[in-house]
Amino acid sequence: MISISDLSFQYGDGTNLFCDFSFHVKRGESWTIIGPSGCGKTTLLFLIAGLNHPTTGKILIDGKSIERPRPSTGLVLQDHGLLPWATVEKNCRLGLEIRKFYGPDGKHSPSDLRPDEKEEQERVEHWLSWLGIDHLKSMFPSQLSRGQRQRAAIARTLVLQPDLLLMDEPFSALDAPIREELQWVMNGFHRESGLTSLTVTHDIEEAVVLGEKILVLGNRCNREPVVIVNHLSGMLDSRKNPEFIQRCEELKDILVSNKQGVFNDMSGAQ
Ligand SMILES: Nc1ncnc2c1ncn2[C@@H]1O[C@H](COP(=O)(O)OP(=O)(O)OP(=O)(O)O)[C@@H](O)[C@H]1O
Repeated sequence: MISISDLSFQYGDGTNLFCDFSFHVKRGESWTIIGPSGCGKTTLLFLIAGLNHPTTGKILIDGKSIERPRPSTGLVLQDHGLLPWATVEKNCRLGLEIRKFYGPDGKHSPSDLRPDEKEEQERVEHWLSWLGIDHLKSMFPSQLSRGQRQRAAIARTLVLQPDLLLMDEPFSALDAPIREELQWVMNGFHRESGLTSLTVTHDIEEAVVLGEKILVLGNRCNREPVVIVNHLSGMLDSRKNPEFIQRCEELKDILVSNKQGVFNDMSGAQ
């Protein structure tokens, strides 16, 4: 689904983050991206979202070059970005309203666009209920806990029926029990929907819980992707399982050694 070929990217100040970097994501896969602070995780996510543009190289989604944000890519950020003056329900409708303005292609609102408002409302209610916040729909973001706000931000994105979900440290501001609960929710969602997702995280356990594949970025400039194939994702009850603990230790070693050449011999890494 996502094909990144020979990507090079640098910011205007000359910071080279990616040099001839290539990797591919298949439809339905759930990836996590981990790496030291400043290595380019968010930048990579924003490149895939069409918010940054490659200096050279190509990023294709379903064969199409990403020149601008794609309407069917959903983005969830750490600070949730809810409008403070709108209720939870209105926040969840926000993307639908914007889509009416710009149209489903993200450019124009075609004159024959007649959204099915009943179906849209059902969709909003479905996701609010699925994320356990339907009873909060008339509340404002300031009246919610951080976990509830993050659920609202996820609901707002899922209402738009994305085929690709990009999340940048979505749970990092949350306390451990709430973070684990939301990881569980997202795992269930992934199993049911088969949505393709990429989640940036700092948290090693989260990377193992959420990522069927884990992309480990290293010190810049990132050249060779290090990918760990991880069959332990989705098994939250496995946190005490020795295999899970070992996988976390392996990942920690990789992050500490921070030398990509070391990774090639690791079992499961490709
Ligand atoms: N708009 C920008 N202009 C110039 N440099 C930037 C810009 N955005 C990020 N950078 C720099 O690029 C590097 C990578 O930033 P990025 O946010 O992608 O890293 P990250 O791996 O997500 O970091 P963290 O884990 O700390 O969030 C950093 O050194 C950062 O200072």
